[in-house]
Amino acid sequence: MENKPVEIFILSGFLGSGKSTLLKELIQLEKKVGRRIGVLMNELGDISIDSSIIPADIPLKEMLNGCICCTIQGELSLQLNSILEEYDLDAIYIEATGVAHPLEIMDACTHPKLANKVVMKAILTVVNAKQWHENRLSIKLKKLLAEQVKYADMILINKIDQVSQTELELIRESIGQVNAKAIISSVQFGKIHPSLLYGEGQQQMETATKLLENDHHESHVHHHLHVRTFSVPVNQPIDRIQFTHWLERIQGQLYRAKGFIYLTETPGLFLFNYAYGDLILERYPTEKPLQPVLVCIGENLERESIEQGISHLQQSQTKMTL
Ligand SMILES: Nc1nc2c(ncn2[C@@H]2O[C@H](COP(=O)(O)OP(=O)(O)OP(=O)(O)O)[C@@H](O)[C@H]2O)c(=O)[nH]1
Repeated sequence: MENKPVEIFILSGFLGSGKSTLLKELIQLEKKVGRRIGVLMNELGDISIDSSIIPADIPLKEMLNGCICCTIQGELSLQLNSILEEYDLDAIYIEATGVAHPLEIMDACTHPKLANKVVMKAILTVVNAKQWHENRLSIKLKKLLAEQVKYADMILINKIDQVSQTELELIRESIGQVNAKAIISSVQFGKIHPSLLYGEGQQQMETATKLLENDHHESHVHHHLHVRTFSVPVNQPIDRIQFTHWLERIQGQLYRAKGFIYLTETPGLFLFNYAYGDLILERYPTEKPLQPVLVCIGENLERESIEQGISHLQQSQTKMTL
């Protein structure tokens, strides 16, 4: 008997929009219905922060230090092939970096070698409601956001707790103008309704992906975004409020920061996530030792000045405790 092809879902959406949060929800939903899921994760930096939220029993492959859509496109098909060979799966979720173009990810998944093994199921794009509404990004990035929406089968307007009902209606309307075919749903912390995955939503998604495949060659574009990423160790505890103020004042455009830190006020390691002016800290109990680190993603960022800033934040704490 021939093996059923493994379903591929691509999670797209700008930096910090909530892709990993959605992925966590999707994994739970899929586990409940007994499906075997694998995850491929691509992060821009050399340290993976997002993968820490993936449960240990989920097969995971990481692609670090480059974006699927440019430098590591070949690696995606290699990793896809190896996860398919190592595990018996029903579906694979690919979380792309926030600056990836969905068509280029799809391109990488449709390598001829994989043709009989996988079936492209859907592109799910997560939109940060406030960011879409305020529309403040550079022209290049606005275009990228619009393309992530345009080629989606399902669009999840996330972080709706940060906009009003009237704003949400305007967001839905403008997203509908960019993509009239996709299913559009508003969510908070990626909590999607299971019927979207397993009910009527699924048939609609399949139709949209077919349309997308036909459209594929004409609209293939390569984006040369000058987004840089680097990581800086944060060995000493720092003050939460000083850290927040410092993040807000970093020179250049800091689109995203994440990492692990120790705080002066509370013991224990914290996972932090900074996106679009919003800093979230979560206690991070861990058995294996983790290097406290700050990962920055943005444009025109000066590494040296960020290193100095971090060193200053650490020193000011050391001074205070002396
Ligand atoms: N207020 C609010 N915060 C949210 C919501 N969804 C996610 N977040 C938070 O936003 C931050 C970024 O979420 P992630 O899921 O890591 O975003 P991402 O798109 O995977 O980020 P990258 O992989 O860096 O592009 C985390 O701290 C989340 O807890 C939401 O609905 N409301």
